[in-house]
This record gives sequence, structure tokens and C-alpha cells, in this order.
Amino acid sequence: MCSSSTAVLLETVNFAAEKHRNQRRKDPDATPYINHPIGVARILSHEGGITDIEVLQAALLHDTVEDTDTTFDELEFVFGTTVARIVQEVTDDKSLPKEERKRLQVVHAPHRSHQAKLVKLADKLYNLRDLNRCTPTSWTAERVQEYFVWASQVAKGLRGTNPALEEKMQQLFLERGVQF
Ligand SMILES: Nc1nc2c(ncn2[C@@H]2O[C@H](COP(=O)(O)OP(=O)(O)O)[C@@H](OP(=O)(O)OP(=O)(O)O)[C@H]2O)c(=O)[nH]1
Repeated sequence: MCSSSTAVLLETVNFAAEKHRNQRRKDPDATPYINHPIGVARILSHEGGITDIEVLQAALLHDTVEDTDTTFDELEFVFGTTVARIVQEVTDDKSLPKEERKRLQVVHAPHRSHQAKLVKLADKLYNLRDLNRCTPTSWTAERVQEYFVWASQVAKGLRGTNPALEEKMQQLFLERGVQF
């Protein structure tokens, strides 16, 4: 990696950290939320072999619009059209009811760009591993299992995106007895 891409990634992770600064994950330790986008970007780089810097930036920023006051215009202004477009592709419309948002993820997954599919795949892999690590506060075992089943439906639409990540995901579904 040349020094300019290092600087770009630091700028991006700093932007995401500032935006998520007051958010915590739902686990009993209330882990800082930024651990999640950093972990998603790391899965892509470290396990998926992804070097496309715009994909790694989009991974770092993927929850900023959905979960903070960030706008797509702001992302486009600071990070450019491609990064903003990838984030937009993986962002749920929070004005919709939860069940509809979940349904649309399944429907839209196969039609997303390759770059957006990579971010979605790593996002799901991170969340499934996190559920194996510990159960979010107030989640029942049934809800955890339902998340696995729903995630498998989304992941089916992401097939052919990255064999290494898909293999790891398949193993998680196998361990849960969920079809993939
Ligand atoms: N496994 C896990 N997930 C946590 C934790 N803290 C926050 N989350 C987030 O919770 C979401 C999944 O919870 P749900 O109840 O299904 O969805 P909701 O937050 O949108 O209502 C995921 O976000 P999302 O962007 O909505 O992802 P996705 O549901 O689109 O996959 C995930 O990133 C945690 O400690 N463990």
C-alpha cells in the first residue's frame, strides 16, 4: 500500500469513529460501535484479500448514514461518488418497518454491485460471528437463530462474490443447522 492510501484509510476510519463516537453495540459489554465497521473492513482485507480501497472505505463507512446524522451528499463530498454509492447500496431505508427492510435486503442482494456485495458479505459474516461470541442484551436464543436463517437468505443472493468469505460463512450456517 502506498502512503497516500494509508492516509486515505486513516482519514476514513477517523471520520467513521467521530460519527459513531456515542454509539455502542448491543452486547453486554456495550462494545464501542466503531469496532464493527473496522472489523468488517478487516475481514475484507485480511480474510477476503480485498485491496480495492473504495470497498475498504465503504466498509468503514457502511453504517454512518443508517445509524448517524451523516448524509450521502456528505460522503460524496468528502470521499467521492464511488464510496458514497457503495454505502448507499448497503444502507437500509430506516423509514420502512423493520420486517420490510429485512425483506428488501433479501430481494435486493443479488442485484447489488460487486463492491456492495463484498461489503454486505463481510457485514453479515461479522454479525454472525458476533452472535456466536455473545448474545446481545435482551435477545433470546430464538431471535439469534432467526437472524441466522434470515442472514442465510441474504447471503444466498451474494453467492459468487468472494469464495473465501462465502466458505467461512457456509461453515457458520452448517454449525447452526441452517441451509445455505
Ligand atoms: N450480532 C450483533 N449485532 C449487533 C450488535 N450490536 C448491534 N448490532 C446490530 O444489530 C443489527 C441486527 O439486529 P436486528 O434487531 O436484526 O436489526 P435492527 O437493529 O435493524 O433492528 C445489525 O445491524 P444492521 O446494520 O441492521 O445489520 P443487518 O441486520 O442488516 O445485518 C448489527 O450490526 C451486537 O452486539 N451483536
